[in-house]
Amino acid sequence: MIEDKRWEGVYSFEDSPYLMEILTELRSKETENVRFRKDLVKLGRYMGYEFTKTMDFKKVKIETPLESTEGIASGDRDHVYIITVLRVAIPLMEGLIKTLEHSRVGIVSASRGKAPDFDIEMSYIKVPHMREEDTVIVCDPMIATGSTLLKTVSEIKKCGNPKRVVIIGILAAPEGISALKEALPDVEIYVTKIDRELNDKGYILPGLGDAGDRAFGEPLNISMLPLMHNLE
Ligand SMILES: O=P(O)(O)OC[C@H]1O[C@H](OP(=O)(O)OP(=O)(O)O)[C@H](O)[C@@H]1O
Ligand SMILES: O=c1cc[nH]c(=O)[nH]1
Ligand SMILES: [Mg+2]
Repeated sequence: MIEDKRWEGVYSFEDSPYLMEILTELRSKETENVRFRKDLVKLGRYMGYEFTKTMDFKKVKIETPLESTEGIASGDRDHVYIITVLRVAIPLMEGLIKTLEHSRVGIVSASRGKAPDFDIEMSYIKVPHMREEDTVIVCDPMIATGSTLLKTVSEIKKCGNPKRVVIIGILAAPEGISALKEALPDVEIYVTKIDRELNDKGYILPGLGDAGDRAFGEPLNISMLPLMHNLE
């Protein structure tokens, strides 16, 4: 894990060849949706493991069958609360809870409108009670303009004052990170890699395309669901 010098509290995993190998498979247009979802689960598991290195643990005394010794037990790891932003954060969250297995989970639906406004429609928020000792992890694989996470994190911050608020994602554009850090300077950001730029439709370049569609397929345009306004 390396800190990106352009911002404070922004980390990537570009120093991990194993994670870069999984990311390469995710980016490839040859990778079909079953493999794509499995790769997101894998990245979630390993990023969750790496993230535990930033958490506080407690020293404990224990008895082995032979003698007394010291070790460590969960501290912060017992107080994790993951917010999953529909749709494509579902497999990433599945990976994260393999390492952060005591996590409580909240679900938020957010749907991004079209360029140039990229307005966010948030139609569903179901989150557990937030406590002072919590590390809140908002997970969403893609940070493009940053609008989705800006809206989500701002809403979450109204619900309490947790110990840490962290974003875990896969790919970010510098534009999205700058927008988030400007509005929410205390929020820590962990992504597998920071990409070059956004295109004029708000897609990350080189990126991996539309992550939700690649994981779950292109959605139908169902007129009975007017809130899902970004369907074509
Ligand atoms: O940083 P932003 O510019 O806000 O874009 C990022 C958002 O776009 C994707 O979701 P999308 O709205 O496509 O929803 P989906 O997962 O249901 O396809 C992605 O999962 C983020 O939530
Ligand atoms: O590149 C992008 C940008 C937003 N959402 C995606 O799924 N991909
Ligand atoms: Mg999408």
